[in-house]
Amino acid sequence: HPRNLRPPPARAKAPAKFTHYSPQARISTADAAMPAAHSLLHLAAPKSVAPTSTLSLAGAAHLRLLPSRRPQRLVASCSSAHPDLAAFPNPNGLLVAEPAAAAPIDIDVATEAELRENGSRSTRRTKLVCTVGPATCGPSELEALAVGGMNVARLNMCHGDREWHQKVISSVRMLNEEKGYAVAVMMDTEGSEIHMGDLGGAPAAKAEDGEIWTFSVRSFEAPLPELTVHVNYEGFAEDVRVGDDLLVDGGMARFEVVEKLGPDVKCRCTDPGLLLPRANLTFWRDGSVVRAKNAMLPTITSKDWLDIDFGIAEGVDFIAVSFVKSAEVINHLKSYIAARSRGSDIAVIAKIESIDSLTNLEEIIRASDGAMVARGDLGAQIPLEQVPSIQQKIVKLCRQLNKPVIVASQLLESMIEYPIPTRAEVADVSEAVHQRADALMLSGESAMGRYPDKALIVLSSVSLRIERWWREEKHHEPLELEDVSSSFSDKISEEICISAAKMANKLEVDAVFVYTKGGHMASLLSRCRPDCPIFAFTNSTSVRRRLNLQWGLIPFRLTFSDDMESNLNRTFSLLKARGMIKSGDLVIALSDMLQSIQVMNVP
Ligand SMILES: Nc1ncnc2c1ncn2[C@@H]1O[C@H](COP(=O)(O)OP(=O)(O)O)[C@@H](O)[C@H]1O
Ligand SMILES: C=C(OP(=O)(O)O)C(=O)O
Ligand SMILES: [K+]
Ligand SMILES: [Mg+2]
Repeated sequence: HPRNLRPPPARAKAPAKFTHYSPQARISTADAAMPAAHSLLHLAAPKSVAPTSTLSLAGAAHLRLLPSRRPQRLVASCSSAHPDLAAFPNPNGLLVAEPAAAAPIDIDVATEAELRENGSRSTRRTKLVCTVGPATCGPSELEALAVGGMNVARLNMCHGDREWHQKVISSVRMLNEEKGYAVAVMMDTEGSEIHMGDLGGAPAAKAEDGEIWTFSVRSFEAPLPELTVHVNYEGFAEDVRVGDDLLVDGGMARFEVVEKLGPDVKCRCTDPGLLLPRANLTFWRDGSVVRAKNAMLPTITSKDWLDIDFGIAEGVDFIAVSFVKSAEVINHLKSYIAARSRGSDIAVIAKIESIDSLTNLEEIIRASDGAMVARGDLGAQIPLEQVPSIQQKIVKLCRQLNKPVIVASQLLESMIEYPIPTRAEVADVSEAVHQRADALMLSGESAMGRYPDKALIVLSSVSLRIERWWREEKHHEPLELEDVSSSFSDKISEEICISAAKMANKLEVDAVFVYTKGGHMASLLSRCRPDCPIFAFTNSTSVRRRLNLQWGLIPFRLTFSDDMESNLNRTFSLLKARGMIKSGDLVIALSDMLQSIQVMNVP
């Protein structure tokens, strides 16, 4: 591990050549302490090396210089084939600094390691979203999640202030820029959820059977009067009626409304339980959730608009909108973003969690760039036994409409406290993978649980296992996908992707390559859920990050031309040099410039 590479004795400026003197110097990718993909080389070197240089070590290894806070140090990452780096070729070799050229191809380092270790056909197809919270907001915890396969980091604006979220976004960006990950960022709005106050600073309160509690819209100074909680929604006392059921956190504790006294609502505890700060409140009448004035609360509040401005300024990749009720709000947000973010397209994800969204489902999903089955709040708004069939319906609909879909909440809830999941949780994760959802999400498990990394490993290994089972058992569903194209040209792309996916399965190819400018052709391919992974090459880093959410796509940043022959030759040699494909692999190549299908063996 080459921390011991030393600069030559007092050599002057350029040409920046350095002899190093340590005979043991090795650039080892077999360093047990560090995964191969991010061995960092700490090179002490004079300032004559421009920070944008590319270094090469005796022609065998190419290193990319990375920003370093310590002026006396150069930090570089390997950007050429790791197999060549097994041993440094010559203990007195030359370290040559050349003026920089951008890396010819970029791929997330964790995905690259997976490709090299498992081979392309065994890479994970289901994408993983992790909610970042107090348990995972530090740079090293975030890196552990990136190593574990986090594709998207989610920030829940219900919690933490903007300064906290800004720090997390910077840390994710540092990981991407300095260490070669490609983690996308999703901001999730707070919305106008009805919830309790923060219990005057107490960590929790216990409600016992039969106790009479006061739920009040009045504000209180801490400490709160006994058996009293504040409710954040002004119209609460008007909306509820005596006899209504009041559910805390979807039923973790339950009360019955017994009396209304102006701003105070007296309730008897009927299911004892723990009340947590800012716990969600819903009220039910005759077996369904009550929609009174509360149904008029805005989906995007003034606080949310400020958060959205913050998200646009920070360049987040996705904005997930809580409690969407109609397509209008999505259209409104999309035009707001388009007017403000100058081309850096942010994808808008509709969270399906409000009872009203269920009646406008198709319209909402059509308007959005993706959807989330937000089972937490959904399960508090409709009877729980209806959630599984609605999940399946949303996943199917998203696939038909070619929108990525995330299955979220309580996938591994018990792992907030325990190092292994329950069998039932594993079955739930399997079901979501089996439904071929694009992505799975961790909430409390990664935000504040004791075992965030282990939870991510469970999602990843269950996904891999179920995906393999699916392929082995040949559960190919007949591809009865409805037409999604809006123009004849789109229709051609769609048919090409459907045919390419069929061919990929029948010929058992190792990968489908797709050269795509805006990502549309890549998502059309992903929609077909072929047996092999889809290598999606795009010029744009923001498109590349957004493709992170879609099933089976391995996004690469690559500058390519309209000449497919030269694109392919270049890609083959770049990927071969890095051990991601090998001679003889069978590949299908598509491009959205040519609308053609080519089948070939890697030379
Ligand atoms: N940014 C944050 N700061 C503090 N705690 C957080 C943060 N994000 C999430 N959490 C914690 O993780 C839990 C689960 O996250 P999530 O499911 O996103 O939120 P919620 O439970 O409010 O719907 C939250 O209830 C909260 O305790
Ligand atoms: C993902 C969800 O939203 P949040 O965590 O913001 O409540 C949910 O309700 O399931
Ligand atoms: K939220
Ligand atoms: Mg929710």
